[in-house]
Amino acid sequence: MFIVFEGIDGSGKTTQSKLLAEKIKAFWTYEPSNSDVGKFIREILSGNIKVDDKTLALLFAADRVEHTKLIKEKLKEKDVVCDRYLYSSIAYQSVAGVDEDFINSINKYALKPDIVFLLIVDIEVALKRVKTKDIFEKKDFLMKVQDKYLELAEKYNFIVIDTTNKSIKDVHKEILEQYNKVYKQS
Ligand SMILES: Nc1ncnc2c1ncn2[C@@H]1O[C@H](COP(=O)(O)OP(=O)(O)OP(=O)(O)O)[C@@H](O)[C@H]1O
Ligand SMILES: Cc1cn([C@H]2C[C@H](O)[C@@H](COP(=O)(O)O)O2)c(=O)[nH]c1=O
Repeated sequence: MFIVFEGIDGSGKTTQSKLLAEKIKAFWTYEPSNSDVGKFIREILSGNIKVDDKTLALLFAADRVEHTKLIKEKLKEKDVVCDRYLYSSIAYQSVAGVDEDFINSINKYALKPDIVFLLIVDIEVALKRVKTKDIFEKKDFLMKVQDKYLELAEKYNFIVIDTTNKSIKDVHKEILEQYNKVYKQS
């Protein structure tokens, strides 16, 4: 199974995706990936390099082409759990003003996940959790991104989990229950 975790910064994706991957003995991966393109993207995200938002969308799509080859290879032998994938591009880049049809067209090689866990969180709680990332100036932007994620959740049937007032352990338990439910039906 190909399982994706989505959500805004501070929603708990990395924590929960790692816990699930460990529990079900899956290969854990993330985007932007650790490919050369992914590393270049992180240089841009750090503010050291400035690019147009459409260029950034193209770079995330390029990273995803490389990353999807790796995911397909790993899926031959085990489940894959991925911390961010296609829907991060649709949510973040469309809120940044990039045309959604354009984003979908440049990501036509992306895999369709078997499960997408969308972790949602109260924005103030998210800001406190990731204070080191000084994302305060992105507060309004992240609220719009979370709204876009919820729109996508309706459209693509994501499993939505609110992590705001739940411990890491309780969120993991809820995710595991949802995973087992889907696994039994597969
Ligand atoms: N349910 C929770 N309750 C309290 N703290 C949490 C919870 N989930 C995660 N955290 C803490 O919040 C911080 C961010 O968690 P994590 O890195 O998993 O979020 P993220 O969604 O991957 O963020 P980013 O996209 O910025 O990487 C970490 O310090 C983590 O320990
Ligand atoms: C895959 C992907 C990511 N982003 C953004 C979302 C986050 O702000 C950063 C990644 O940070 P993280 O702490 O490693 O999660 O990149 C994006 O805008 N579009 C994408 O496709």
